[in-house]
Amino acid sequence: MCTATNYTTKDHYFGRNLDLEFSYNEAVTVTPRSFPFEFRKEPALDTHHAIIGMATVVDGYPLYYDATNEKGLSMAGLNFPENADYKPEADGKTNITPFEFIPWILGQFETVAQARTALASLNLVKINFSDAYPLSPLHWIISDRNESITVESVKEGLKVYDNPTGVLANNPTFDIQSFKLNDFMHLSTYPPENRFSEDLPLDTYSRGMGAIGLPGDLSSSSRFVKAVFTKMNSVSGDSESESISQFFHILGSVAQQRGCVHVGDKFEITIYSSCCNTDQGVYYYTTYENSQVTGVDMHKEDLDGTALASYPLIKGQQIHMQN
Ligand SMILES: C[C@H](CCC(=O)NCCS(=O)(=O)O)[C@H]1CC[C@H]2[C@@H]3[C@H](O)C[C@@H]4C[C@H](O)CC[C@]4(C)[C@H]3C[C@H](O)[C@]12C
Repeated sequence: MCTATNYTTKDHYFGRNLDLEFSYNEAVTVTPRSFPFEFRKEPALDTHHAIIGMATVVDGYPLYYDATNEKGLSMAGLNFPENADYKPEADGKTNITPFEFIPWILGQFETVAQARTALASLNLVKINFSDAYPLSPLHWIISDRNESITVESVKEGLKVYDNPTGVLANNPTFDIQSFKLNDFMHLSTYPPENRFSEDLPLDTYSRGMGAIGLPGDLSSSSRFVKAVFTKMNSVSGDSESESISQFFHILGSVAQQRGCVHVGDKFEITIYSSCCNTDQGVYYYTTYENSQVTGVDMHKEDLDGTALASYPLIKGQQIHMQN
């Protein structure tokens, strides 16, 4: 399971939890402007916007999970099993494979509005990266500081939804996830009032009772509701420290602790949580065992070059002893 969100204070932030039972050796990866992006069915982008994000680099190609470009446009792919349906190549369409989708969008566009226009002719074509890296069933969130959309390639075709929550989890389809929020409109961050019965002396005996009923389990639809509630009600100061702290707390509200979700004989855990300051191009992350925030600044790399820069994750706990 995974959850992605955005959040705005003075700057705009975008990130995700990557929840899985194993890792693909992902690394924070910066793609500079002149790295040649080849596409299987479309012309290469020889120059493009620079990109920073989490990727597995295979045969010199950055397979991005989530990323932000130098203009602040951001995108993440999340698991969408049983629903994702990729298509054969189609004449008259722009045929992009799912593993090329993030580079293709972030390489060219600055805003969600521009991306949305390009999506009108997009066909997510069913071509594996390789036998060792077949396609994953994914759906995507694309965000800038003003709006977010969700993109789903399903049996009926490519669907693009406005996403006013700025949050995405996994199954079911986004229209169903969004509709379910109606069931929770009574939740509140304020103490509840007794509307149950005037004849009963009901007591607000604890703080937080206004949100009793907020899902706390780790299923995808529950994480969606919990993350939307937490993000939409989040309050933070404007500084970088306060903003990223708040962001990691939002993601923490839907993080997976080892032992709580069985996947065969393993457990799903939050392998990493990311938070990119999309205005500054700084990608912060924590890992399951490293709660210290680590950052990579794309502007410290040679963005006019051709070579990828990859930073393997610092995974061990960093303990700061005080005495
Ligand atoms: C499994 C990951 C998503 C995590 C997630 O959503 N889990 C939820 C599980 S569930 O629904 O609730 O069951 C996805 C996100 C990005 C994916 C990776 C990226 O798409 C990049 C490449 C793409 C290649 O085609 C396959 C390997 C891969 C390296 C992908 C492996 C895997 O599918 C990743 C890592």
